[in-house]
Amino acid sequence: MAPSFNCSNSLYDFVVRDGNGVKGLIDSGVSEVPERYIQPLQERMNKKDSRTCDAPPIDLSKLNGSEHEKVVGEIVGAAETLGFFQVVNHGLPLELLESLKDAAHTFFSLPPENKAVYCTGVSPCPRVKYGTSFVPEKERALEWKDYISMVYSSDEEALQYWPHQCKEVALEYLKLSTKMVKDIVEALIGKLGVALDDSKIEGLIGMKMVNMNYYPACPNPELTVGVGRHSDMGAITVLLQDGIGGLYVKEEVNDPANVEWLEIPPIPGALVINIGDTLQILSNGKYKSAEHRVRTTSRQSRVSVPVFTMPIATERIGPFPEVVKKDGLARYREVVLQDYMNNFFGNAHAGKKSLDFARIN
Ligand SMILES: O=C(O)CCC(=O)C(=O)O
Ligand SMILES: [Fe+2]
Repeated sequence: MAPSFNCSNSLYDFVVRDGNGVKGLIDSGVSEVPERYIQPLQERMNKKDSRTCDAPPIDLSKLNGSEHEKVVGEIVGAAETLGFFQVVNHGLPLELLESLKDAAHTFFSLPPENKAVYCTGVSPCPRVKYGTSFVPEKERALEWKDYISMVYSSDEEALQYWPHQCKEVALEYLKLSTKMVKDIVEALIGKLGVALDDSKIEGLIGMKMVNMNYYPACPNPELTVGVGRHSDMGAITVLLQDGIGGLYVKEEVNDPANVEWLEIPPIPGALVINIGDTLQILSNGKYKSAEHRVRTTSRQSRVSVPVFTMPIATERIGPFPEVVKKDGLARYREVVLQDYMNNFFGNAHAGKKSLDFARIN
């Protein structure tokens, strides 16, 4: 018998405060999405309003060979336009990618009480957090997603405090992704005409976080979203998605009446890369932090595993002086990353509004 959530507060307490998540809600037997999950009309997603992104994946192994310049051109081209691209031959073993998806399913299949030990306030480590939606206390409609988030501090800490169902694979994934991200950032910064030594490049991705997202099958996918419209706040995000699909990117066009959403199709063995706000700011707007969102489906649960990379919290970020000089003006002010982050994680998803925090009008 499904519990009756006779007021919005009892639903909120069950899903958010008690740590049952959307998975717990579905397991309790609900057959329709509760009101609290129903998105306003303009945020609902219709598969028919979009097309599939047909850009071929970029072969990263060629970054070290005679086709280096060509591959750099492909990366830069994608960063200047859609802000999203897929990569293959990225150096991450395919078995690792499979193990990550399995580990995500294993973790989210645990009884709620085993996941709730990682809720904010009780988690044994402040850098490990299990939760649901994005900022539930600020959202009019909740997102149909549970997650576990693990900020990297040291191997010792990861092996001690990250959930044992996923710690080894998540750590390996984070390390190998970071290596790839460094190569991509190096290519992007190089093309801006900015000379940064190795330690400065490392500094741009000094903070790393791996998340596991779980989107349970949803009885009313037409009314909900898995993740609402947003851009990522960091420099570069690496994303492993499974075969279900549902990730959409907004194509930036001059005419707002002609906005198109492109689905990033699952490609076996590929990883999705996207540019975040930090790189848009550093490049003075040349590289596009991509607005994206995730659809829910009624058929199967979906998992995705992003690695977010960004400068450390105390770092100041602003457009590179070389780029400002070339452009003749700065489009963003200098901000301390911690302040940017507080604003980002203090508000519900709202497209690319997060960038307004640093924008100069
Ligand atoms: O699940 C996905 O495909 C994307 C998730 C996402 O955008 C995020 O976690 O920031
Ligand atoms: Fe995202």
